[in-house]
Amino acid sequence: MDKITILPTRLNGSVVVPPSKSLSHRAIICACLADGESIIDNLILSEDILMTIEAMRQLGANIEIVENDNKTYKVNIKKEKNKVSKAVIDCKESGSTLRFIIPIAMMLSDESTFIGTRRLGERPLDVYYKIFQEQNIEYTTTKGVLPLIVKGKLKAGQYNISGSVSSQFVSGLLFALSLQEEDSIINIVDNTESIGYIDLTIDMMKKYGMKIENEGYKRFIVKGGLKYTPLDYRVESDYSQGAFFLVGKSIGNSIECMGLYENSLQGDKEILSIIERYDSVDKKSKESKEGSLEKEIVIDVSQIPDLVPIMTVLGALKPNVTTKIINGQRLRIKESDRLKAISTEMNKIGATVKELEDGLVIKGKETLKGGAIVSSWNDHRIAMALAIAATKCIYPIELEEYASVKKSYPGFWEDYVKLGGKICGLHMGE
Ligand SMILES: O=C(O)C1=C[C@@H](OP(=O)(O)O)[C@@H](O)[C@H](O)C1
Ligand SMILES: C=C(OP(=O)(O)O)C(=O)O
Repeated sequence: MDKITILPTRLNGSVVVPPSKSLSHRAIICACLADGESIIDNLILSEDILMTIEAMRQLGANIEIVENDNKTYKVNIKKEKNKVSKAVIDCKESGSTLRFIIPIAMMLSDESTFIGTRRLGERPLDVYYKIFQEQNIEYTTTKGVLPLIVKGKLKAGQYNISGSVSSQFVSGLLFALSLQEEDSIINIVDNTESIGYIDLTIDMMKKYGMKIENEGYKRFIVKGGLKYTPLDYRVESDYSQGAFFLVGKSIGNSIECMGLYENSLQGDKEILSIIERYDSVDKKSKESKEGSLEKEIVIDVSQIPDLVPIMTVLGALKPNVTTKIINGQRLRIKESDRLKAISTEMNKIGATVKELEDGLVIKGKETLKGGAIVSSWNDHRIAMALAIAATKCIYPIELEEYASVKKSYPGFWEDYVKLGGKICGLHMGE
């Protein structure tokens, strides 16, 4: 098993935050659905993005990858076929690729087989299975295991779906139903969670010429009969990744993050306000006579699930503050059970994190002890969160499955070392 030792070191310097994974998936998909040529620039070839590129190739797109000077890539995209008879789509561990491409593939291929690795097969697809059953669409799968084979096309019309499992189903249906001649309607029958990601889908589709009416995130009217139009697009930096360094700074490292757009639509931009909440608690506590009186911060994570691992590190290193993370049940169906993974590993290095059914309670401290073997649970966000926690440990930590960062941020360890981080045993090419 891959393992590194991270020595406690204060990080110092500037980092160019990598391009947004969510925007990259969406831009590639929209460009591949357009008739004509588009260039998507400023991509990194993380495993998830490579899987979306490969999936769209399987569905008839010609995608040429060109390396830029600064270790980013641009892709030249041109649709070559409007339809294929069979596609085999490997999503590896990318939930976005799987859930975005299933309905798209149904519009572009007579038969599609979806495969994946590690935890992907266990992540829910029931929202789609219910639709397949309602529309008599033929599909084969074993619960909790890929492959999934699906034959048949989605019909235009009314869809009543849950919005509380994953917004990725809404995004997938928006992309695909817009390829129909007639309008469709998606009604959300319960709560809509991760709405920031639905905004990203609607906005990207609009850029590529499509039209969605959003009625309060409860009803989406998908205009049919339109055509995706080609567009050159440059991907902005990723707030979900920037969050690791922004939190790193807030807990005492000296890091400058470059490339993040102030006016970004990304929901995880919320990390800026979360950090400000701690700053203002800290300021008030210094001003008040009670000084170090215990304070509480409650954070609802139903719309910002990807921030939870690094928010746990933030809370764990804010002395005299108790952080309550609420409405995070869905964290259990990500690349790992993130509530269990982050609480288990942070407690091993001396944090005080209590796992609840749908959240966490974190008691903040000045430093962590470290001196333990921790695991990323093969989850990129747990690995990166633990690396930031290591900067405030007294003793080194050993991290297992550190290579999991390749899912979204293959250059993470390189950037960490450039900031002065000290790591023994790093072999990213393995
Ligand atoms: O649409 C997207 O790009 C994403 C949506 C979110 O998933 P959920 O909608 O399942 O929360 C998020 O966790 C994931 O990393 C990316
Ligand atoms: C959950 C994530 O991604 P996905 O759902 O695309 O696997 C993530 O990047 O944290």
